[in-house]
Amino acid sequence: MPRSIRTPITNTTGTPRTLRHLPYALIGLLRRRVVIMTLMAGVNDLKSLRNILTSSIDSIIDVCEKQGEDFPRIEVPADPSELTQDGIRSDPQVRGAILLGVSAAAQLIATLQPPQDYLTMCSARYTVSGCICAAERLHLAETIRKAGSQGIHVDEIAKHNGAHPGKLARVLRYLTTNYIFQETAPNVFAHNIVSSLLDTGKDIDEIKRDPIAKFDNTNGLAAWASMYTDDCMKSCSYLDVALTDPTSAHSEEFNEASIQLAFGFKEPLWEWYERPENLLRLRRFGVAMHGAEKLQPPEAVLTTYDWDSVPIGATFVDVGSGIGTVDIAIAKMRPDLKIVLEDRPQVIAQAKEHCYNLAPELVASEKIQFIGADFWEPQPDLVRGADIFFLRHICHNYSDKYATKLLKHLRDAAKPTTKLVVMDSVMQHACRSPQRSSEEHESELVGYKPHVAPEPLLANFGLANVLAYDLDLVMLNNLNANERTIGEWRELFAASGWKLTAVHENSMNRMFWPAIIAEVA
Ligand SMILES: C[S@@+](CC[C@H](N)C(=O)[O-])C[C@H]1O[C@@H](n2cnc3c(N)ncnc32)[C@H](O)[C@@H]1O
Repeated sequence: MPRSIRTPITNTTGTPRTLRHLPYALIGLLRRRVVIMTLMAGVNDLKSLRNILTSSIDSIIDVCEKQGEDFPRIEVPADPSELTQDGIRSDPQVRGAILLGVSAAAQLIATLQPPQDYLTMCSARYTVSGCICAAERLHLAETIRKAGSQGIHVDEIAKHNGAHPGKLARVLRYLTTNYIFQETAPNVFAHNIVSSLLDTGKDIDEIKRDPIAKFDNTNGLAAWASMYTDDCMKSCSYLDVALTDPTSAHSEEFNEASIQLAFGFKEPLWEWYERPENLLRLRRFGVAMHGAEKLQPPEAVLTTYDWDSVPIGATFVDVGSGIGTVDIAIAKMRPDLKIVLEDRPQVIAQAKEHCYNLAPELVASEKIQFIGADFWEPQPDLVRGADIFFLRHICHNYSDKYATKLLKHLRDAAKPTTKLVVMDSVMQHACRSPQRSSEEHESELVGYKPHVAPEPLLANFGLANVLAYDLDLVMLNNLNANERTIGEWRELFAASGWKLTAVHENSMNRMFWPAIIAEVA
């Protein structure tokens, strides 16, 4: 018989023993409960992750049903709307749900898997990069596209590239196992939504005729994947050497990084790209920068900064403009602005051509002007006293030593009201400790609120935000440079005569490529 329903034993005072001992019993019960609750913390985490996952998916389904739009299936090649703001993933409710859902799903995998399996799996991730690199080199995406949804047998694929069919099958099955391509029948492969983005859209014979031009005039995503899995993966394989080598371990020099050790060259990366044998790498890099555009909403540059606050007729200088990827859109939105593209003379020659092709009237009317300059030197007279110095994806290419030098030159050329608008990531710590909030809680900083994920997710949303951390490692490996936290941005600006005043978030991903605003200190 259970103890609780036994007849109470009465003592000499006449008080039932169970009642006399009630306070102790209660304390014991509570203690047990606390112990059980503590012991069940793992189960509670699983429940929380499940709930986040369920509510995120419900939220996405809700939008799809209200809009009468299906969610893209993984088996189907990507629709062009994936890369524009028309796609369902651009809907603000869906974006938020994706961030939480992916974060919960990734954490669930790390939680559920035996840790020895998870560690081994992570240790072998280079295999995904290696297989993507091989798939690109063998033009598998272009070959498989021609077969359509029923797919193509590896024996047929091998006829196009001379590879061993059995080895090809294993590479493709490995990628398929990682949700890139699909196996529609044994050894028969077709595209899925992810693999279709590796396709340049070109004919295989055209690529073979001029392999150097493979990525020219494409959307840049295949170029981006190729660059990541070639130069970037290979340089990362020397990270351990770079972190322990006496020359590179504490170096801030951009020619003393992992990539120099991996490929055995001494010059900066940009100069290495310009060697004749690296022509493909050079051309691929330019196109890959366009690919990077697809990682943020297309409207991001136009919506992330408050362009209405820019005075009529203001001078806007795009420092390190590249070919002017964003400047035409800005010029069309604000035709009153005087827009100056500033880059190395070789790049400015390309920029003139690019802008003239897209908007001849803006170039002819000198609404857009061009200046070949070296930003390690004092700024040219034409841009002194500019209203805005705009630097997109520039500061993250340099360690503090060099970023400070560059920003000091801009400070010297500024007038008291000049604004510095920087577009690079604002990195977050992975923890939710008090130190973190003291660094990042900046009430006077307009628009900036650290975006902290709900428990039990990693505070920085973990893998759901990993693109920014990937890029940070690329900067470390290739340039001895880094992405920066809000505290690091503040220190960088302070060291170069500027004051951090605001952050305008990118609506797609609150950490990735916001506008970071500074004023003259
Ligand atoms: C990563 S790209 C960014 C291009 C552009 N801001 C964008 O967002 O597409 C870096 C740019 O900095 C330019 N750059 C590198 N060193 C430079 C220098 N010393 N002076 C001027 N521009 C330079 C490069 O030519 C390149 O166009």
